Amino acid sequence: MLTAYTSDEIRTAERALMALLPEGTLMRRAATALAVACVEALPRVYGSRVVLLVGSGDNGGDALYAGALLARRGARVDAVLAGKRVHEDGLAELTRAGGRRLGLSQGTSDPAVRALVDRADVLVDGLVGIGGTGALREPYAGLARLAAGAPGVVVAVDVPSGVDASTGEVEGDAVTAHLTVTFGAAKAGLLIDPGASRVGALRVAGIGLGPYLPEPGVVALTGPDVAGRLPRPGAESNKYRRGVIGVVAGSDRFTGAAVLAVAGAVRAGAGLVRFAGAAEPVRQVRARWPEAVTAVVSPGEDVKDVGRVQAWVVGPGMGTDDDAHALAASALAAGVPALVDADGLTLAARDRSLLRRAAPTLITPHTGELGRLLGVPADEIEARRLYYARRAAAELGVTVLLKGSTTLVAEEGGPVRVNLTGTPWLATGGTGDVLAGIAGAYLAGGLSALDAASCAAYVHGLAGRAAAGGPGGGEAPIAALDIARELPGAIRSLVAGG
Ligand SMILES: NC(=O)C1=CN([C@@H]2O[C@H](COP(=O)(O)OP(=O)(O)OC[C@H]3O[C@@H](n4cnc5c(N)ncnc54)[C@H](OP(=O)(O)O)[C@@H]3O)[C@@H](O)[C@H]2O)[C@@H](O)CC1
Ligand SMILES: Nc1ncnc2c1ncn2[C@@H]1O[C@H](COP(=O)(O)OP(=O)(O)O)[C@@H](O)[C@H]1O
Ligand SMILES: [K+]
Repeated sequence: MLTAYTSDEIRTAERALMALLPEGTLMRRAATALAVACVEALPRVYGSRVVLLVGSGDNGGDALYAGALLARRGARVDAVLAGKRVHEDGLAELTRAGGRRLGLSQGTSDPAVRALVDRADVLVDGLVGIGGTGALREPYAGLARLAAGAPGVVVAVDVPSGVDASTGEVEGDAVTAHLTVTFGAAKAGLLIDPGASRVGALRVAGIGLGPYLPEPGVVALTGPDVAGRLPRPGAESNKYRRGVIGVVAGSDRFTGAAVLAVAGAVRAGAGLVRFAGAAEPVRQVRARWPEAVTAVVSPGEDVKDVGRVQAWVVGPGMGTDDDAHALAASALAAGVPALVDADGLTLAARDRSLLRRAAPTLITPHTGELGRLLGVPADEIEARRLYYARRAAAELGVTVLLKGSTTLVAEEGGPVRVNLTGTPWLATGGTGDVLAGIAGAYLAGGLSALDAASCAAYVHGLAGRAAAGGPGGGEAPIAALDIARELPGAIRSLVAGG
């Protein structure tokens, strides 16, 4: 499990460790790791051009010490000093090593600064790290804009400047790095968009903080974590013991969502899929998935007549009228775990009592659906994903899987799980319906809502990458059903440790 922390948690651990070490030890460890990363980013160090963007704090200090190490290896190193203050010892070290400095008396439009940035093989962003607060101020913001056009490799020190290290929020300009070398432990904001998109490749450089870190507020499951949690059939399994999932989805107008949710459930390994809906989606599900047991539910009928299930998935494409409300309510009245998605969430936004259940409830909104549930604009949720995922879990008393460029799973009282698989090619109609089917199958298979949601997001992301062209994530359009098709292969390689 990858663990990630807020700036304050890192600082507390840092203080405890620093009290035991000679002064400057941690900064030297950090600078060495940073210099090594720069060396690896360069075809050769001798004669290369390294430009340091140096802020007033210790983040700038790291950059200066790393610059000194590179200068001693024969790089031409220039430090652009952005703050009114500078880490004096770091600057003295760089000067001793033959590095040069440039002030910003003429501002960031100074042609000399632009020329340096344009010719840099490596541009080191040491403007602000975990000490940053709010939007970048000038001249830092101007330097971040200049870095955006830099032709060289941009290496962020600890955090891309302008990204909130604790949350991933980005208020104004921010550096977009090719590589971020972060010290001691991952910061939560490096894993969560919009900040995560600025990080590039992430390297966590150990400096000895481990024993002093608290319980993390944010974690990410790795492949082995997921493989160890997935429900798998044993010798004594039968289809009922493996988990019967009930799916209430689709309507005479929207039939595809029903087919896609059932596809996710079948391919994720449900023991049996029971589908309940209107006549047309039932016809389509039967045609596409003969494995599913189907039942036409007429308005006013109770869904429990469909047969026993261990978990319900309620919502994709089911519509939002009174009949849909009655159908959703009858499924959610069951005392088994339930997943509520799509139209089910629109119904719940109008009638929150649908989510007040004794059995575990997992909701799987995108930012628009969560916005409707909380009465907050979707773009506000996109800007502050971590905050709103936590708030929704606390306010609604359910497990929340918030979809989008970063998928988060939140439950009150525990760490938020960030999903690290996936590809932007998943942003296409119907992929969320497949995800609902996968997570529902895992709920029916006996996983907790937290594990069902985070394992489903992980395998959905792996299958999405495979559909887009390869395990590392190719670049090709995908259709939602492709994800279902790729699921067995993705799960096979995950379980095999591939
Ligand atoms: N943790 C560890 O284990 C280790 C940590 N280490 C390193 O120390 C770093 C933390 O250093 P830090 O505490 O000095 O803060 P830092 O990030 O340099 O920024 C502070 C200054 O930035 C400024 N500033 C702030 N916001 C701003 C804004 N929006 N826009 C513009 N300016 C802004 C503000 O300056 P002021 O405005 O007051 O002049 C403030 O004083 C950490 O990230 C890591 O790199 C390693 O060396 C060793 C191991
Ligand atoms: N930019 C993105 N990067 C990665 N994954 C994304 C992105 N946008 C959407 N997704 C994923 O695609 C799926 C879309 O689900 P959803 O919005 O419910 O679509 P639909 O309702 O059409 O099925 C979710 O799993 C979501 O996390
Ligand atoms: K930085």
